[in-house]
Amino acid sequence: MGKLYFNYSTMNAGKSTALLQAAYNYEERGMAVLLLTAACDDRSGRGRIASRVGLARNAEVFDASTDLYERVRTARGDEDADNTVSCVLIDEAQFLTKTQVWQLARAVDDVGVPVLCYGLRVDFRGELFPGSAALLAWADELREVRTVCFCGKKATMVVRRGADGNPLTHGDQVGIGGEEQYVSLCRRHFRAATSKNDDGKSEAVRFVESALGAPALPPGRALPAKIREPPPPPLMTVTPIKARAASPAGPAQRAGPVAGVFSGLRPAPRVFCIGGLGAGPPRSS
Ligand SMILES: Nc1ncnc2c1ncn2[C@@H]1O[C@H](COP(=O)(O)OP(=O)(O)O)[C@@H](O)[C@H]1O
Ligand SMILES: Cc1cn([C@H]2C[C@H](O)[C@@H](COP(=O)(O)O)O2)c(=O)[nH]c1=O
Repeated sequence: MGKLYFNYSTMNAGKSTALLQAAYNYEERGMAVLLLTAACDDRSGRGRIASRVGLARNAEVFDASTDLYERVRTARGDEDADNTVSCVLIDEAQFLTKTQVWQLARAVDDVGVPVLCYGLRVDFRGELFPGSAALLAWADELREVRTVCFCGKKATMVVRRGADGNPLTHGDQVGIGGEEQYVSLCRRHFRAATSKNDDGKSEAVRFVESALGAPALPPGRALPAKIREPPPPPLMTVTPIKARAASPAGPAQRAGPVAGVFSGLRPAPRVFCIGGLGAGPPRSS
C-alpha cells in the first residue's frame, strides 16, 4: 500500500536532486515512475525537472486544470503489466491546488500507488502555499529536506528581493525565479532582513546583497557604493555544474549564491552535506 509523502523545504535545498535520485532508485530496480512538475515553473524549460547539482529530466506538466487522480490511475493501468507505474514523483508541489492534493490522496488510497511530493513550505512572506498547506494537512508522511542559512542554522524561510535590492514583504505569491531573486535564510535572519527597524537587518540584507549580486536598477541609475564594491575573494569557489537554463541572470550572477555562501561571511561547511538528505524511495511503501 502506498503513502502520500510531502518532502518540503526552502529553495536550493536539494528537493529536485532528491526527487531525481528517488526516480533513479526505482528505475534501477526495474520499476517505472511518473514524473510531474508545474507548468508555470519553466526556468529550465517547460516540463523539465532540473537540480542545481546537474541532474535533469523531462517530466509531464500539471496546471490547475489537471485531474491528477485520473492521470495517476491511467499511468498505473494494470498493476501486473510491465509498464505499470510504481511511484509518482511531483516537483514544485507548492503549486498544486487543494483539490489536486485530494486527487493525489485518492490515488494513493484507491489506486495503491505511492506519491512523493517535493515543494516549498512557505512563500517569501512566510505564508503557506495552497498546495503545501493541503499536503501538510493530509500527507501520510512529512519529511524536511534541510539546508542552512548563511549563519549555519537551518534555513526555513526564503526572501524575495525587489528591484531596489531590498527584501520584499508584499506582492504576488507566485513569482517564478531562481537565485537572482531568492535566498533561503533561518527564521531569525528572515525576520531581520524583512523587519522595519535595524535590529540585525543590515547584516542580513548585506548577506542577501552578497548572495544575489547587484540589484536590478533601472538603466541610468547608479548603484549605491557598497554594492559597487567588488565582493571579497571567495575562500572556496564552487561552480554549479549546471545553472538553470532559463535564468535571466548572467553567468556571474548565477554563480553568485554558491560563491557568496563561501565568501567569508561565515563558514558554512554543512551546506553540501545536509542538502538532499532524505533522497531515495520511501522504505515503508
Ligand atoms: N556543484 C554542486 N555540487 C554539489 N552540490 C551542489 C552543487 N551546486 C549546488 N549544489 C547543492 O544542490 C542543492 C540544490 O539542489 P536543488 O535540487 O536544485 O534544490 P531545490 O530543488 O531544493 O531548489 C543545494 O544544497 C546546493 O548546495
Ligand atoms: C519563495 C517563493 C518561490 N517561488 C517560486 C520560485 C521558484 O520558481 C519556485 C521554487 O523553486 P525551487 O528552487 O525548485 O524550490 O517557486 C514563488 O513563486 N513564490 C515564493 O514566494
